[in-house]
Amino acid sequence: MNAFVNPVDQRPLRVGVAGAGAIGCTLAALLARAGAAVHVLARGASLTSLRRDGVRLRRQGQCLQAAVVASDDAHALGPQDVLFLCAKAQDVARLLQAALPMVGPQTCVVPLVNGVPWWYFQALPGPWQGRAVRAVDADGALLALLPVAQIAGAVVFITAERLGPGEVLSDNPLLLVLGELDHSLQSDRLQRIAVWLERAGIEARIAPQIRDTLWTKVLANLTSNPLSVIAGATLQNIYGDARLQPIVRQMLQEGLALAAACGARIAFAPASFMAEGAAMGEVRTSMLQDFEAGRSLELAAIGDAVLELARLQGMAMPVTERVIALAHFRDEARSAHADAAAREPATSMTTTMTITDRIQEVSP
Ligand SMILES: NC(=O)C1=CN([C@@H]2O[C@H](COP(=O)(O)OP(=O)(O)OC[C@H]3O[C@@H](n4cnc5c(N)ncnc54)[C@H](OP(=O)(O)O)[C@@H]3O)[C@@H](O)[C@H]2O)C=CC1
Ligand SMILES: CC(C)(CO)C(=O)C(=O)O
Repeated sequence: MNAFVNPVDQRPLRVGVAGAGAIGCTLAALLARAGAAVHVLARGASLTSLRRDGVRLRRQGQCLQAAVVASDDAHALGPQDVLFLCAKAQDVARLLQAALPMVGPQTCVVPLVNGVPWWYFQALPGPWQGRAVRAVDADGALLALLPVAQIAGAVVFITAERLGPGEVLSDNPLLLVLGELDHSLQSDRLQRIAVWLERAGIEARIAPQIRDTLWTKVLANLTSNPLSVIAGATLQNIYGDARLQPIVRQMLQEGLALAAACGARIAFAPASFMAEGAAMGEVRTSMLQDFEAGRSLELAAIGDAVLELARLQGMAMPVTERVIALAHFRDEARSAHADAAAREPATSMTTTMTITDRIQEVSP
């Protein structure tokens, strides 16, 4: 978008970033360097590192460093103009709860989170208006935390990875698509945020129907992330390997039918989508990276929530359902294996001691 500058509000934007991971640090670094007043809610090693060295973004051969205000106490950071929630979907409820003191009556809260969001059924008329998406917000607790009017939708087209606490790498083009939940086009708050994102070097588009953009990203994540975990596959494998392609094609067909039933109008050509995906090469999805690092997976938001929407629509997604089930199976098997491995040293120690004791018993 062109650099539209709202004449009524030229103050530096107070930006809250909750979650100092790959996306949070990328945004914090770029916005702080553009002159925004950036306040990061962080914890543990990330907090120590941000306080000591600022946030560091490695980008296209440069190290971009910036000082930010960081705390693990949201009260100390105070209300912001915009609060970006930057965490895995399963951590968002706890993160938002912790970040609430950064939300004043005028704060716009923008979740930068993959998958079907908890706000999906809010602010638009429809048969399930007001309903929580149970896969990501089982008891509606997330919905209850904030007035819907304070939330804006967003879809993240950024790739970033953590190099260490407070330090991230992001080399590809940066794009955020923003949109009001009620699909209204006139939004001073989003325009102001978009101006600052553009100043920071992040392309910002305001979508007339944010749910349409959301579906394109959901379909990308749905077809690649769970399969990457099941098969240990890269994007090139998933979209290019003759043994995986038929599964992806079927999932795309099921997903596109569901998106259309949910009212999304998206221009989506499966063949070129798959060719572009394969051309991305040896990319390991974020879910595969989480799996390999022993972290929890975003299967609820990327998989279960889609199946929940399908059930509401009375639609079957047989292949998708099996793929998601397999990914859960691998996740649970990995966790069980990790638990057993954690117990093992104690067992061998006991065994060793028992044998040693016996040897001593029979020794003169
Ligand atoms: N990285 C990428 O390239 C892309 C990511 N996305 C999506 O963006 C979202 C964010 O991803 P990403 O930045 O990669 O995730 P990361 O795992 O890198 O970062 C999440 C951060 O949130 C912090 N956090 C979680 N819970 C809390 C809490 N209660 N209090 C304080 N901090 C907390 C974590 O802290 P700690 O380290 O202490 O656990 C971590 O620093 C996800 O939905 C992801 O799928 C979308 C497109 C691309
Ligand atoms: C690479 C991509 C686009 C795959 O869906 C992604 O978003 C992820 O890794 O989570």
